[in-house]
Amino acid sequence: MKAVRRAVLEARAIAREFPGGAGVRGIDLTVAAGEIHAVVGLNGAGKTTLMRLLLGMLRPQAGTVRLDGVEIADAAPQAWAGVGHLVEHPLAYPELDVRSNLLVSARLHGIPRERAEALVARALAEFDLERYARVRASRLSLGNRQRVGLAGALQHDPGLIVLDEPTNALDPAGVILLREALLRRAGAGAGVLVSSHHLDEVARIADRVTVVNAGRVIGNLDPAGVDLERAFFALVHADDVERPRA
Ligand SMILES: Nc1ncnc2c1ncn2[C@@H]1O[C@H](COP(=O)(O)OP(=O)(O)OP(=O)(O)O)[C@@H](O)[C@H]1O
Repeated sequence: MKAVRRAVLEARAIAREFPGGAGVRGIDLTVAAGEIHAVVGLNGAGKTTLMRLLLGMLRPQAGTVRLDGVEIADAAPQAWAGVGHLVEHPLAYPELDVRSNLLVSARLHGIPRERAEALVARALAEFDLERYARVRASRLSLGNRQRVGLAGALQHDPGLIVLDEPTNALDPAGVILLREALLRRAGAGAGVLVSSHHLDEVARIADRVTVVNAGRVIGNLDPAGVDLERAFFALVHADDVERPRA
């Protein structure tokens, strides 16, 4: 069994309701150093909203989020530099080539100029993007743009990684590269939070799986369990039956 590790990210009772009633309602969630924590849920369950709240991209109406023990409103720029995230659109300046995009991303994460070149070279190799290094981002396929976004989010070896549906648009080779990249970083001590619709992929990499439905945490799945899909739908169905109608 893994030893209990320090929480790199901790949310308590965070809530954000949108006009019309959708949103996130009182979610508790932690990401520990060295673990891969997956969040799964149906379309519209609240996964992206949750991630935006955790990253300070959206302000909660209630609850707190702590980054390495510090409330995110008070977190220093260095603390944010130690976070790698990809939520919604992959980072890419369309007119810059892939290499320049990654250099910009490294500098934005506080990497000194003299180290950035080496990091970018490593990231290009890690996501098999070397042949696209001089290609403008606007010319890339969707999947390669996603690879660039992931490379930019991970190249500075962040202590906390938050990725929203990172396998979107990736081909099977990209899925394997991402899997290896995440396992490597978690093995080196990073905390990883990842949302996904792909239960088979989640089963391969996650230490913990949290199920979100209608903006709340409704349970956990055992990633080593025999039929994750069946267990997932059982939880969601039970919640849909029991939940009071709005
Ligand atoms: N800015 C907003 N204003 C109003 N409603 C919103 C806003 N952002 C999200 N929602 C609603 O909140 C709910 C949760 O959306 P969210 O994008 O977090 O779901 P998700 O689990 O990431 O879904 P998917 O798997 O489809 O990406 C949805 O009903 C969505 O329409």
